[in-house]
Amino acid sequence: MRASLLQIAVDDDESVDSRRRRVASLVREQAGADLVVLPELWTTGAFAYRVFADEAEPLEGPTHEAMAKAASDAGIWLHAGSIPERDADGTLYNTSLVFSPAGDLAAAYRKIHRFGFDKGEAVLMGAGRELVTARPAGTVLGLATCYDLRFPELFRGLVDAGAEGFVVPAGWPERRREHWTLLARARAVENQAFVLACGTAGTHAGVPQAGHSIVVDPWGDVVGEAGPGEEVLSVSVDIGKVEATREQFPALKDRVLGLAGPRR
Ligand SMILES: NC(=O)CCC(=O)C(=O)O
Repeated sequence: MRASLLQIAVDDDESVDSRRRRVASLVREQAGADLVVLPELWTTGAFAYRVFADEAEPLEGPTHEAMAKAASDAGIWLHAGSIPERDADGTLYNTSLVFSPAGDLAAAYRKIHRFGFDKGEAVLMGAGRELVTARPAGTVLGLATCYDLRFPELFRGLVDAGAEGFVVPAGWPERRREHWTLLARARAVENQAFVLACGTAGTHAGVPQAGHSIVVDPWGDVVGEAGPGEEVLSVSVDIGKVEATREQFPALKDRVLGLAGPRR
């Protein structure tokens, strides 16, 4: 499977509408790839808390429309990163959208772990409650978003649901770049699965972004890594490596579930 991760520069001086048009045309340029991946909240920026409410859109809003069309024009599977979604009750969610090559919505995932502790996304957005997988190009991929990367139990749940890899759109800050790389590799090694993690570049809301989108194979080897700026990271993903790794080094079979708690 040929995958292209579009590490979009999100800067405050570009409007949401103009970035949406620019990204749609970048997606169209990826015709020939099997899967294209965009970052988290690339319309606004993941840390642009002040504009979330103004820029929030219904699931089938302008970003859905533009990305569905771009996916079908290019004939590719598109993980369109995430949008600030406003549901019918007015609650905001950080929601990832996956489109088929026909431009149909194949999966939507509401981010489960919201970032910010007692402020930012954690108070402005609702939490997703459901694990979601998508089946692009004959693979089973689990969906997670940015801060979710710190919660291994979510990824294990996705493996139990059949995931052979994980797609992780992010808006990860430069300040914690080493955690990003370390966690992406850890999730790949412990789950013997591919990790396709696509971040943003640029600086928005005063937060410089890490870039360094990364694809890691089930052995933990880095298949490809972007630099700090806007970039298209194109890699070949040999999904057969998942079964081979799980057969040759069957650590997942040694899981011990339901352990008793410590004696007091
Ligand atoms: N947008 C995010 O989820 C940021 C996560 C982050 O900065 C971290 O986990 O560190």
